[in-house]
Amino acid sequence: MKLIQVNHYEEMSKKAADIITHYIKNHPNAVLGFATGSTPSGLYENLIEDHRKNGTSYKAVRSFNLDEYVGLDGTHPQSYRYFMDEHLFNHIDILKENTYVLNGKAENLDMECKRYERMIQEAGGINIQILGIGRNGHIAFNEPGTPFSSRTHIVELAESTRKANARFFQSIDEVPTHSITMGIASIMESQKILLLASGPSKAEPIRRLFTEPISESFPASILKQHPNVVIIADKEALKDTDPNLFNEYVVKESTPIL
Ligand SMILES: N[C@@H]1[C@@H](O)[C@H](O)[C@@H](COP(=O)(O)O)O[C@@H]1O
Repeated sequence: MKLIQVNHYEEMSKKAADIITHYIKNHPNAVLGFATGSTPSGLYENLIEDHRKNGTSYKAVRSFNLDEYVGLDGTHPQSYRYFMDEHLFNHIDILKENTYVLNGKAENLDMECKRYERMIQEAGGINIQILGIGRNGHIAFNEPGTPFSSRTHIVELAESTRKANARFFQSIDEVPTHSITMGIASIMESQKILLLASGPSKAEPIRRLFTEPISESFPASILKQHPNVVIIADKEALKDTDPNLFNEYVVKESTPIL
């Protein structure tokens, strides 16, 4: 793992965008893995701004998203398809048909999981996967206890995750109980992983990432086994971690880092 320390959310978002745009310039056919949530929104704003100012093109880029709520279709404002359209896809020149988001309304969800895995394989795998981290260490919607060998699957959401995500809905009752998510093994197959963490609510999972052993009870811990992970974390996200534990991972330059 490599760690880029930044002061705040804006700096994290800008650094992440620089890494992605640098990569796309050198690999116009990149396959990107996108994430949702409040963490990557600033990254997407920066990508849009860069596209407008510098013309970085996504015409040959394909993308896969990590997860989706079961029961919400792409017209639901809290679906992750809607989020991606609104926060990124509608504002850059990526072809919509090259953006893949799991279908949470598929009639046969098991088939949908298999179809998604197949599409990722057919695309040649994901070059850079963007990740956030849940307060309990979940990645995508892989909750604590999910086998590291898991592939795309259906999950029942932890109560803590539903509570944390209730801020986007009118009330917690509206938060779906299940989601469909890339599995941990599927995520780990990405060539490169960019984990973003900002703010005090990420201080605990970031501390646990640097201090705890690799265990299925803390899903993000598996990232320590990945050969090419870059974490961009701000001061607040790092505030509870003893710098002696992460100093060895710190890198100064952000590009070309992935
Ligand atoms: N499925 C998503 C995750 O992919 C995300 O990393 C996490 C953190 O969200 P946020 O970035 O809003 O803190 O929340 C959700 O549960």
